[in-house]
Amino acid sequence: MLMMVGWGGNNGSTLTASIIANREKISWHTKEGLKSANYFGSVVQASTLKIGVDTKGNDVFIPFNNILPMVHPNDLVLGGWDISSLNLAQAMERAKVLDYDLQRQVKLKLEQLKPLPSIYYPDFIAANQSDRADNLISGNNKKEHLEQIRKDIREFKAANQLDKIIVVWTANTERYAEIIPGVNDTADNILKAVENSPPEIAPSTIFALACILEKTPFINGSPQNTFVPGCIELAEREHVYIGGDDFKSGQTKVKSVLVDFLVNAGIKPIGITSYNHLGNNDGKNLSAPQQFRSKEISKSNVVDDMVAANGILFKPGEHPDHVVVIKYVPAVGDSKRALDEYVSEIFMGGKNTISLYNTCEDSLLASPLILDLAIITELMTRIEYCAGDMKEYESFDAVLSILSFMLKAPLVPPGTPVVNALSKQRMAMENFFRACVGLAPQNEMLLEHKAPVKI
Ligand SMILES: NC(=O)c1ccc[n+]([C@@H]2O[C@H](COP(=O)([O-])OP(=O)(O)OC[C@H]3O[C@@H](n4cnc5c(N)ncnc54)[C@H](O)[C@@H]3O)[C@@H](O)[C@H]2O)c1
Ligand SMILES: O=P([O-])([O-])O[C@@H]1[C@@H](O)[C@H](O)[C@@H](O)[C@H](O)[C@@H]1O
Repeated sequence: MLMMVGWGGNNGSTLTASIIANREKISWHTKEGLKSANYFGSVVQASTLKIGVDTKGNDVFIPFNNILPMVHPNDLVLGGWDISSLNLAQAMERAKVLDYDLQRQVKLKLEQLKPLPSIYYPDFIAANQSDRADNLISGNNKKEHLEQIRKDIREFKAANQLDKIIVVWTANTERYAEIIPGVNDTADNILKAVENSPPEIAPSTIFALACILEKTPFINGSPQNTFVPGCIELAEREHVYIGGDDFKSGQTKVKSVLVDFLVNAGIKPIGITSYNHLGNNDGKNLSAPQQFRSKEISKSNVVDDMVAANGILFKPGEHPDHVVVIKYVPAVGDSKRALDEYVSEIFMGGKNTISLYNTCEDSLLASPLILDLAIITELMTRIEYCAGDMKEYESFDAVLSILSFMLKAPLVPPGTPVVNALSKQRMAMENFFRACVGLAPQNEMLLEHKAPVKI
């Protein structure tokens, strides 16, 4: 029940091959010896949460996905769209992410998988992507494109006898769309405007509208402003879950931990320099200024909440110098090299400098996040609440801020706070699911170890 937009990309092909490898318990030879399939990097599949203490006062942990009934990745039916016509085996080979002996074993299965044609508006992604665009829905009528995507979703659901689909955007980063009153500022305006194919409605927004109209949750794994105000209003009106933006996989994930540590230790970061180079197609697309700008925004805003929370270190409106640089270097492929420097003011006029070199295997870090986003979104479609003077159980706000742990620029319900600190994001998600089974929030007071009560 997972359809990916950009299915033939590095993330989409890597995730697809990896799910087949896990499902079939495949092992493969590498120069470091025999490797076996796993789901490391997925919070749901490979992390635990504390459920309580035993009679001796020892903490008891369970697998995260044991707290509530969740879909298992091995059971996912996969599909999706791509502007590139390559089948998933060819896409996996093009991605150059997985070891050859693993690719060899899943090739036959992936050859059967072929992305549906998609919509391609050249103006929204880098011109250097045009050579991939050979698998397109015909015409330039955005309303017809919208209806075709809706039809694709219905047909995929029927053909696979699914009761639910989650759609995740793991296609290229688009440029930001301009917010134009009367076009994409309200739900009614955007639905009306689509009839006239206005240039400022992006492919990702067409996909989001199609999903919302098909009551299908849509998650944006890229940094562009897919969710223009009209799209958010439509999701809220139709009570369809949306979430985003931009998978938080490596360099930014570390930043959302390190800045939280520094600021909460009373240390004042004054300079954050985030440089990386990568050589995959994502990097190629990001080598274009407008696409880089989308990414620069999502990578830069991640410290705002942590800085704003400490008025002792930072005056109102004061921020660390924060620079983001991304360079395209084909030679390193999907193995992104991230170099970060954090300069901070410390006690009595001192300075502290932390330098990091982080080799992020981009697709191996991002693919498990696609699983977590899809599985947690699916779980949320089965949870309702009734509180206060409510008479009926209802679903939560359409904007799924609970997904923030997996995202660089968490989309939140209008007017609500954005939390980027990774530990807070994880605690919020864990405590939400603890509440669903009647457990009190985890507070780490460990009173049982400080003021033992004789039982
Ligand atoms: N660590 C990570 O890999 C990471 C982290 C955060 C965000 N992201 C974002 O995830 C996205 C995918 O990353 P990737 O490494 O798989 O990139 P990729 O370039 O390998 O894959 C993107 C795929 O999308 C396809 N595509 C482009 N426009 C499309 C459209 N309109 N409809 C359907 N398909 C379309 C391309 O043909 C390509 O196959 C990028 O936007 C990237 O910025 C990746
Ligand atoms: O998640 P993260 O490692 O901070 O950010 C990454 C960027 O540094 C990288 O340049 C880009 O290609 C990836 O899409 C991803 O967004």
